[in-house]
Amino acid sequence: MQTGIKICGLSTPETVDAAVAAGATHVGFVHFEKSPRHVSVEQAAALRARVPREVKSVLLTVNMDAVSHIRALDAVKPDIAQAHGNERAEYLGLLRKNAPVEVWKACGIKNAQSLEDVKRYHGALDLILYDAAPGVLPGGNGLALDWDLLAGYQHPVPWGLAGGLTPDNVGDAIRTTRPPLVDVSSGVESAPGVKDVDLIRAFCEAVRAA
Ligand SMILES: O=C(O)c1ccccc1N[C@@H]1O[C@H](COP(=O)(O)O)[C@@H](O)[C@H]1O
Repeated sequence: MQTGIKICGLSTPETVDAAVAAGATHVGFVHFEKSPRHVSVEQAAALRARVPREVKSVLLTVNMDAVSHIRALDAVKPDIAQAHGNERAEYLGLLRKNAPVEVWKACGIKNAQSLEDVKRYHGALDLILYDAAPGVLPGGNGLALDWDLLAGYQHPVPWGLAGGLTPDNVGDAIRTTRPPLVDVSSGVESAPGVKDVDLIRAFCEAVRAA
């Protein structure tokens, strides 16, 4: 099956359109003020409105209070809420109950124990996104996890691979881990927060070629 492609941290109409044209299956907007990719709820709603129905949109947040989060989801109307902080399973359950979205949880993977630790989220989410352990930011640091940890792993829930992916390494990542979905942000940028349409295209081509 073709690997899904999520291009995250988009903040301009041009790069949203470029990601869609390049064949992304998902596009993501980061609503987290400390990020160089931060967009306001209003900006995210305007960008989301450009996304055709066949492409899924994702609103990424970090440790937001539940009431503000549900309000933001109501305003932006993404298909998916991606929680990328230390949110607990109960929080994810609350989102699922109160917003008509899929709920994804990003988890930093340091070692085999990390894969055991994320089992606490099973039953509370629709997809788990494996990322590198947090760096300066909780994600979007361009850091890769050890893909060998995922090689041959029997995943109990739907999952995706994030962290440090680029047009140059995504083929190796796919061959090693066989992910249903890959997620990239800083690997398709010319500077932090500045998406590069040529890199977006190259990334999508590399995924399809893998
Ligand atoms: O992109 C950000 O600034 C960000 C901030 C806070 C949490 C997550 C963030 N990004 C997400 O992290 C993964 C991996 O990103 P990268 O490809 O290593 O740069 C991805 O889901 C980003 O959207």
